[in-house]
Amino acid sequence: MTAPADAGRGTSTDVPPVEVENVTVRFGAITALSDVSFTVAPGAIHAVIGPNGAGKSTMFNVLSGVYQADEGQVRFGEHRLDQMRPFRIAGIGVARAFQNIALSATQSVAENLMLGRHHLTKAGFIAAGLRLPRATREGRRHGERVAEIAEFLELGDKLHTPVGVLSYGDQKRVEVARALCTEPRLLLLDEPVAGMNAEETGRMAESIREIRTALGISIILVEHDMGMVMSLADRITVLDFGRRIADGTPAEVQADPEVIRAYLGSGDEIDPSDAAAAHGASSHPSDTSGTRS
Ligand SMILES: Nc1ncnc2c1ncn2[C@@H]1O[C@H](COP(=O)(O)OP(=O)(O)OP(=O)(O)O)[C@@H](O)[C@H]1O
Repeated sequence: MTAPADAGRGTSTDVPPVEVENVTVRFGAITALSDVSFTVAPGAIHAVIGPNGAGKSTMFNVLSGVYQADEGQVRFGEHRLDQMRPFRIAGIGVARAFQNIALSATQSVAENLMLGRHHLTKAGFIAAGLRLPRATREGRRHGERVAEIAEFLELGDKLHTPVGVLSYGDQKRVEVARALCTEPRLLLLDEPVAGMNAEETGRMAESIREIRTALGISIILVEHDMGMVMSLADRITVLDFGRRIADGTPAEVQADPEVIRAYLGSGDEIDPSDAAAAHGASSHPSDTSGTRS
């Protein structure tokens, strides 16, 4: 796979850190997130993991502007993500790919990806409708970029295929490709391998790694699959019952007794397959489902 020729905003030098500071979110009597802090270094792959109900989805929704924090703040450079609406967040170079596929099934891969470039389109609908030269040129440029990004995610031969007939794994790849089409500096992935088989999981992990290498952007992934993040993340924040219980490298997190307790509920060692995964392999989500005591 090759990097797109025009690699978006390129290197990590113009990607600021993400600073999550003392974030608390309550739903009535339930505290979904309690005083959670972590920092995502520029250009890092940072995973947020935890067993069922740990607060991962709530954190994803705070990062992407869907939920407002009751306390604390989330900064992305000079911007306060926790104070911005989702559509404004897209405008500062933050893209999201959802756990539940949110694509138009009847439209082709290319058409779905083109929707991701909508906010980058300058010519406007009337000029495009009248096929004015500037709009035609711009449309061609966007089409080329869409084709590059599709190629990057191994979807190049499926550009004109309706999304609805693609395999589940390919649909998830289209979801990620569409997020990349917005030329983000920060990519938020909500359980990118949920429901995937081992082969699809391995391909997705490889793609995420290549995206970071080629584009130099930061990637935050919220994930249930412990084995998958061990193989991929530079740093991992572990949540349990809304609290941060660990934050460190995969090796540090994996050896942390509180993490082991939270995942296995018994104080036993984490599945050795996770250790293998930390050195390059991947495992199926079901290998590491969040069990509790
Ligand atoms: N909209 C909501 N209203 C009320 N309670 C909520 C809401 N969203 C989440 N919660 C509660 O907040 C806590 C954290 O939930 P969250 O979905 O963030 O966890 P999670 O780690 O994503 O779990 P899972 O892995 O099962 O998806 C849970 O107790 C959940 O029931």
